Amino acid sequence: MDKGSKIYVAGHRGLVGSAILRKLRAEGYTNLVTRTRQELDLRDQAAVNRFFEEERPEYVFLAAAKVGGILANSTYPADFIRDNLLIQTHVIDAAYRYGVKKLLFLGSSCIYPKYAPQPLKEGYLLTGPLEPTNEPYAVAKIAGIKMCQAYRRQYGFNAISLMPTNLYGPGDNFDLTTSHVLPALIRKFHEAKEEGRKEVVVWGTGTPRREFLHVDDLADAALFLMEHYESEEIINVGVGEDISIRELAELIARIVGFEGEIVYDTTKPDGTPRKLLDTSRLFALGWRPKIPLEEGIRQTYRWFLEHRAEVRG
Ligand SMILES: NC(=O)C1=CN([C@@H]2O[C@H](COP(=O)(O)OP(=O)(O)OC[C@H]3O[C@@H](n4cnc5c(N)ncnc54)[C@H](OP(=O)(O)O)[C@@H]3O)[C@@H](O)[C@H]2O)C=CC1
Ligand SMILES: C[C@H]1O[C@H](OP(=O)(O)OP(=O)(O)OC[C@H]2O[C@@H](n3cnc4c(=O)[nH]c(N)nc43)[C@H](O)[C@@H]2O)[C@@H](O)[C@@H](O)C1=O
Repeated sequence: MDKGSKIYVAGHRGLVGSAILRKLRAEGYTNLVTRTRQELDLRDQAAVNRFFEEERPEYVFLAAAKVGGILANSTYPADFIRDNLLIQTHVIDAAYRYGVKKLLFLGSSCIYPKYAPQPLKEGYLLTGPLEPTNEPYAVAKIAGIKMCQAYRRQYGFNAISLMPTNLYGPGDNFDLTTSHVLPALIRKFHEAKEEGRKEVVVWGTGTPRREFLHVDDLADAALFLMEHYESEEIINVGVGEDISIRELAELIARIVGFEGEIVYDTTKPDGTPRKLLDTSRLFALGWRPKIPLEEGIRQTYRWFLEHRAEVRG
């Protein structure tokens, strides 16, 4: 990519898209194309084709998707499989048809089998049953991976697929009914402290383990791989370490300054017991994450406080 290359960031107002846009701007890329969902609904194939025909972007970061935490995935499985299949099919196909030089697709660590050995190697894809709470979303993401691979094989289309671990950071979704665990706990502990409440409810048993990557590190990896990775093989993006939900809750409570009790609601699902990515393929290319978890949570909490009026949720 040259600094003047025309680059389309799909989903530029989301957690990942906004971080990629920040990173591209910081690196001096000037010819950036964006559309809000109101301007271009990516589920509308004719509109997507018109957009690519008119704009003719050279590079595409596909960060638009229907995304949510464990509750949203379980409550709206139809929306998750439909919207993701439509968005990714339309964007990947139009990118190929209208001469895009390279496209970056984002999957997720939930594409791996629920009981796969840990850490999760790229080769474990499609070796066992998926986690039921997000199976429709994961199946859509697997279809996106296969579409990128098939378009590369049959048409020579240059698409790469990244599998990020659980992400967090500025611009996250703090809506307690749809968010992921990390922003949910920041908000829950903050509001409990503000309102002088004695306890905070954390879902599940607290024993599942998750790996968390700051979204600015993900954006850094996305640019790095757009420049240095050219393969149909999927590539994991993570930090190589995980923590239990209980440890995460205690860490966030300490950062926020909540001194009450943490209560576990075991009627809520745990989801996958563990999702730690094997990042050796990425690390062998020379990339490393830079933001330690505690520092990243402190920075995200500051962002939450400064943007309280406009955060999602
Ligand atoms: N967050 C995470 O922990 C992880 C995310 N990922 C992947 O990263 C990518 C981005 O996720 P994230 O940034 O967290 O998600 P967000 O929900 O923060 O952002 C998604 C973006 O997609 C846009 N979008 C959704 N539907 C449409 C549509 N029909 N037409 C146009 N735009 C649409 C949204 O627009 P609007 O703002 O208008 O709603 C929003 O800008 C996804 O592919 C996701 O699977 C992978 C692993 C973990
Ligand atoms: C990125 C990833 O995200 C999702 O999978 P997940 O990792 O299970 O997501 P989560 O962040 O929602 O939960 C992680 C763990 O945390 C526990 N938990 C406790 N208390 C709260 C809480 O208050 N909110 C939430 N959301 N979870 C909580 C929760 O019970 C679970 O054990 C999928 O959408 C999947 O498709 C996907 O790709």
